[in-house]
Amino acid sequence: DPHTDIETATGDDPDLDKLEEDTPDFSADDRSGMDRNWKLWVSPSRLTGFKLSSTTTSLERYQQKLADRDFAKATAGMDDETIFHLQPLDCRYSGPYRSFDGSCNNLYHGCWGRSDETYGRMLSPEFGDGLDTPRKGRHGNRLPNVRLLSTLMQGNQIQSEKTASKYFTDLNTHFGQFVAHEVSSAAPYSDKVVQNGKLVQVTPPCCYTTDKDTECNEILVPDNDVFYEKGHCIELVRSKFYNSSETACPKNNAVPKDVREQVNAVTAFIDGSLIYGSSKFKAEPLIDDDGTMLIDKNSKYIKGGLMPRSDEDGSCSSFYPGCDQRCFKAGDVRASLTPILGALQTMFLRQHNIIAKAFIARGWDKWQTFNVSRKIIGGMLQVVVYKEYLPLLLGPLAMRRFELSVPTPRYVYRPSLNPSLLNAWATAACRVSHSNIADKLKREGLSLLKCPTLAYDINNMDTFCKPDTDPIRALLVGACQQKMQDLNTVYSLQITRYLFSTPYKPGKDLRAIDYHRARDHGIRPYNEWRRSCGLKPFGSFEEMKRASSKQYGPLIDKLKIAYRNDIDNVDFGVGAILEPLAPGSTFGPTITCLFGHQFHRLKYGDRFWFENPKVPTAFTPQQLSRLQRVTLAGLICATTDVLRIQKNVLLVPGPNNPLVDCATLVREQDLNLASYHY
Ligand code: HEM
Repeated sequence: DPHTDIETATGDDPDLDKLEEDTPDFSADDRSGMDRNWKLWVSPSRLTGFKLSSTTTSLERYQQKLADRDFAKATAGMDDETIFHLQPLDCRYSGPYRSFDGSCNNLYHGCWGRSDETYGRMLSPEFGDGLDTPRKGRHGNRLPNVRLLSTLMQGNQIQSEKTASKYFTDLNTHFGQFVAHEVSSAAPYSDKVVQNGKLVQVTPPCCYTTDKDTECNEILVPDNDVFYEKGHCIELVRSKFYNSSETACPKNNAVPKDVREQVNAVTAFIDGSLIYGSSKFKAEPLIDDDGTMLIDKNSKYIKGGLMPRSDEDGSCSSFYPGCDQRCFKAGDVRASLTPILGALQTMFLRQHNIIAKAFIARGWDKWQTFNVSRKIIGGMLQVVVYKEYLPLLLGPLAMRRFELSVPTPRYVYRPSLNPSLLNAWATAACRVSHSNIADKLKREGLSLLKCPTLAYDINNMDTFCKPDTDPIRALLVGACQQKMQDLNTVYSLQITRYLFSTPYKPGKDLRAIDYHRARDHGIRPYNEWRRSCGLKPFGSFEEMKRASSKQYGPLIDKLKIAYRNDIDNVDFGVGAILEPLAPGSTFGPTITCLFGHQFHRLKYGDRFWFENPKVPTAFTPQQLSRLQRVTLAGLICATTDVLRIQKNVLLVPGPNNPLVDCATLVREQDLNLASYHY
């Protein structure tokens, strides 16, 4: 039944909240009563200390599964990381800090929110064959080609100053992407093959081949396309899906056994996983011997340094001669996708190191320094997301309705909520923000005319090639000086024609890919999401037209033809972006609703939420009040040598948002690190 009660589809466990009431409060300033074991300073990948009194642990759930197979035989030839995923999770001895992979955040369901596990769902999936193939469309009506839809949506409009936002800066766009990467990464399907004697993962080619992999999902461009040549094909494979021989965890949804579920390669929690990595295998090589995060040795002359480079990922380039063209080595594989994304990653990494150095000066050892610094960074991230970013994005009504505001009057963690990331949010709702992307990334002190196009900047490392001045500052301040593009049907051609282009081949269309990806993941059509958000589904395209803003009338007429007049087939991304904005929100009501549910879960389903007093390492009330003063402007000031910046960097400067002195801002946002003693 598509209209399953939301709480059932996501695999929540309603009985657990009662248990939480008995958990002691650890937020008192006096920690003398704290169990000595909690003070053990070890890597978060070692389980230690905390003893759960309840017997309902995930261990018992998975032990049977493992007992049922011959472990040595089942794991023969597997790499360490995969074998690690097959170990049973015993949360009775989980540590006082977040694990790297998010396991045992929920002590009763240790798998919830962990990396490499399935996405959660609010509505059961709709696959073409009911189990596995991409969504096909109902009533025998085939769905329109996604590239056709993308060109219909664009019409003959192009981006300009007129389509730019009046209020928001471009930092809003890129911080949005940063947050998206913090919580979600659907890896593409890849095949293990031996190349030059080494086992490597490769994505199979799909276009122009007769021997196609079954996981191929390429986009065939219709003839008479406005841009691509006749017969053009856009490479795409389906997303990696759940395989019970790779994990001891069950799926996060109550779906029948053979139904395909996609896997989230990163932890769902807002925990800084894109800085630190979503497994101990990724995290530990990023940490230096003193508990700071490693920086590139060659960048030490720049204040705060740059991120180290990766020897593994070959997707980056550089067009300048003599430049290191390797991608950044960071907690997230996408850290070099755009230079500004790399800059945001670097900003948090530098902030980690600033905090860590204060602890090192007090004689703390590696893991004490690392654990407490990481905990503070995770808290800062939650503060800027919920206090600065979401209120502007969703508006006061949604903030109230979904109880997202920070500080929270009385925060109560809810172990009943499955925090696993919602497939529809990551695959459809959040991606409409691709509409916010501008043609260029502005750099401080460089006119927009002189800045490269976005397509040039993508995966390109030129910006970081032996710079004289700090490129992180230039990028962050530049984003605060440029306007964001408003959310609408006008996308930058940089991403709908030139994404990943080279001088020799045209690029991809990200909007077409987004629609295709949603079908790949079995995301239900738009009307069903309206219904589950308490809105009336549209009975016809005419009804949709009446409810939409006037400018979209001619477009909706075209969509009606493309969808063969079947309103129930309209893809989420197509319909939801046409809605008039919900009061106070930058999105229509359906997208606002999905953001609300998603961020509600990430707040109340996270045991290590920064305001939760019931974890052994809880912040004290005094530490909390300091932490809540942190802003993005303060972070930019603290981590670069910029002197003045607008107070709210997500909004353009003006009389209500004046430029302020960085020295003052940094002083006001002092965390009083001396108050941290465990
Ligand atoms: C700045 C330039 C950006 C580029 C070049 C870019 C590019 C991409 C690409 C190539 C994908 C994967 C598409 C696929 O194969 O399915 C993707 C996914 C995604 N993007 Fe973007 N994006 C950008 C900005 C943003 C922004 C601003 C947001 C949100 C505010 C965002 C949110 C997402 C989300 C949620 C996904 C899905 C992630 C996942 O679950 O794997 N992106 N983007």
